[in-house]
Amino acid sequence: MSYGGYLDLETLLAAQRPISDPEHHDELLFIIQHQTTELWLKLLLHELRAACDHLADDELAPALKALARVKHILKTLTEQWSVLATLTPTEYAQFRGVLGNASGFQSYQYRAVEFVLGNKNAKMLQVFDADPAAQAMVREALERPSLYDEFLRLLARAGYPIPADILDRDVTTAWTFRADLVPVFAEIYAHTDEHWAAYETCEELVDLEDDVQLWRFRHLKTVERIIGSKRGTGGSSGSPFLKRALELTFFPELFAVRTELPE
Ligand code: HEM
Ligand SMILES: N[C@@H](CC(=O)c1ccccc1NC=O)C(=O)O
Repeated sequence: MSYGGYLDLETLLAAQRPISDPEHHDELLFIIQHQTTELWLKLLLHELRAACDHLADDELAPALKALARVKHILKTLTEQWSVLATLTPTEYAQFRGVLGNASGFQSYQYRAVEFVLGNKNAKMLQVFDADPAAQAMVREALERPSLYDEFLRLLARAGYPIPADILDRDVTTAWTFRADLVPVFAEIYAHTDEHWAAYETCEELVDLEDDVQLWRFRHLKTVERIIGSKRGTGGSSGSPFLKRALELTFFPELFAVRTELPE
């Protein structure tokens, strides 16, 4: 066994193929920024799925360990935007044209992460009509209970009064705010000593949402400095679209409970 053989570097390092002609110096940065993101997304998904499986098996400690790794991956991905931010609008404009209609909308791993975190939207499957393997992967993420679904099921098994219709909801649909969950969390946050495991997991989920939001925010800010408010290659309005994504929340009741806590 050798270093390059074990890591299959031949395959990995043959996969950066700029298409601008003549080749633009900065296209390599653009490709590597995306490829490294996709590699980390692969691990992030692997760990998120493990966290879901552990929760389903009432194994809270290993689930929390997997989530700790997920959070560090997200922090690395957020930091990584600073490398791409060295790409100036002038430089990007010189090869943006070769990207055609390609865009981050088509990242099937990103879509799967959003789905596992609970931001489900079956309509997004059609983006992958031309790629059955990618579509099957995203469909699996759509159809499996989200991380939040698994956590609420675990809480119910542990005796917390989670409303029954939440436990057998259609997990392929987006989560919508449930006011009747807030008192369940309010009890956990009011008596943390008696509910430590649940309390700790709630706070891990809040951290996780924070880290995803920071990634989205840095994407938006990088996009603003590179293309201003031009439309996206994927057909969206561009920065206004990305700004709206910042209003999404995976675990709305975990934020609502904060308002309810007594002073
Ligand atoms: C010059 C750099 C970049 C620009 C100007 C840019 C711009 C955009 C725009 C405008 C959108 C909205 C879709 C569209 O209409 O195209 C988008 C979506 C997206 N981009 Fe980027 N992006 C850049 C870099 C990246 C990188 C490095 C990644 C990492 C993989 C990435 C991942 C995504 C993802 C996952 C979406 C879909 C977001 C969603 O559906 O909420 N982008 N990007
Ligand atoms: N949406 C970007 C293009 C872009 O960033 C992109 C193009 C091809 C493959 C991945 C991309 N990344 C994220 O959107 C733009 O509008 O310039």
